[in-house]
Amino acid sequence: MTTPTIKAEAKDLNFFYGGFHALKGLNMPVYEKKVTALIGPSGCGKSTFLRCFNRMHDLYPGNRYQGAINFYPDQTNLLAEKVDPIEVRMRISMVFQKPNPFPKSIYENVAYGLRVRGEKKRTVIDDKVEEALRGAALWDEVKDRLDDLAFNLSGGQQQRLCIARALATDPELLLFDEPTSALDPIATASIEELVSELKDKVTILIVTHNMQQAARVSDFTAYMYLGELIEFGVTDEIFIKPKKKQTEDYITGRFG
Ligand SMILES: Nc1ncnc2c1ncn2[C@@H]1O[C@H](COP(=O)(O)OP(=O)(O)OP(=O)(O)O)[C@@H](O)[C@H]1O
Repeated sequence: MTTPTIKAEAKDLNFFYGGFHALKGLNMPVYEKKVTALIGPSGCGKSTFLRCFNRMHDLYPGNRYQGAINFYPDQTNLLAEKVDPIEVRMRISMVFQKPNPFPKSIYENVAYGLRVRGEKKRTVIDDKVEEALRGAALWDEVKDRLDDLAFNLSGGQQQRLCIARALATDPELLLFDEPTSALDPIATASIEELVSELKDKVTILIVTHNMQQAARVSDFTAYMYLGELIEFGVTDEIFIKPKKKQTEDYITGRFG
């Protein structure tokens, strides 16, 4: 594989929940239009790392970042104090563990971000809603019931709706925090397939507990332990020939 373009890069990233040092000096690239998986045992800091990218930690007092996450091509440090977290969240969308549609219609869930951005033209919103629902492989299932309440969809459909909502605003980076952990195997397979298709359009960073899932969907994998990045590399290499014994012990199930 030729080295792809860097979309984002953590540089000496530290993160503190008050006095607790949760991320310790992370350095890692996120490659453009590739899927990068964050793996590691419970509590190692995967979700904490993911949430730095959209400045979600800003919502709670006492949290503190140190270092940088540079975002390209403009080389903005997403963590810089002068950078508005709302602006960051305009460029970076997130899909959570449990599907969390708004108590609105299917259509309005997807249109939401566009309206927040001030888009008023119905035809523009209609087109974008269709494009995002197609992108999330949901259009055919919902095109005749766009005004139905989102809660009437199955769990897997709700999660694809949340992906459509995230896609509607054309994010540059899509963050997934264990997006299939609340889903059955069939819905999980459809989300995994979708993640693989989406990388043609958008850069993806995904936290997963499931090593097989990381092996199936990702191009690059980062193994974390106790807030440190132990190893980062091409997924096949991490799974077949890890360089560090700690990674090997985790991958082979001897640990974690
Ligand atoms: N709001 C918080 N305040 C204080 N400590 C926290 C907070 N959230 C997480 N932590 C701690 O930070 C560390 C990393 O947690 P994090 O949720 O990022 O791990 P994780 O690898 O995503 O775990 P899991 O796989 O179980 O979701 C853990 O020790 C956790 O207890």
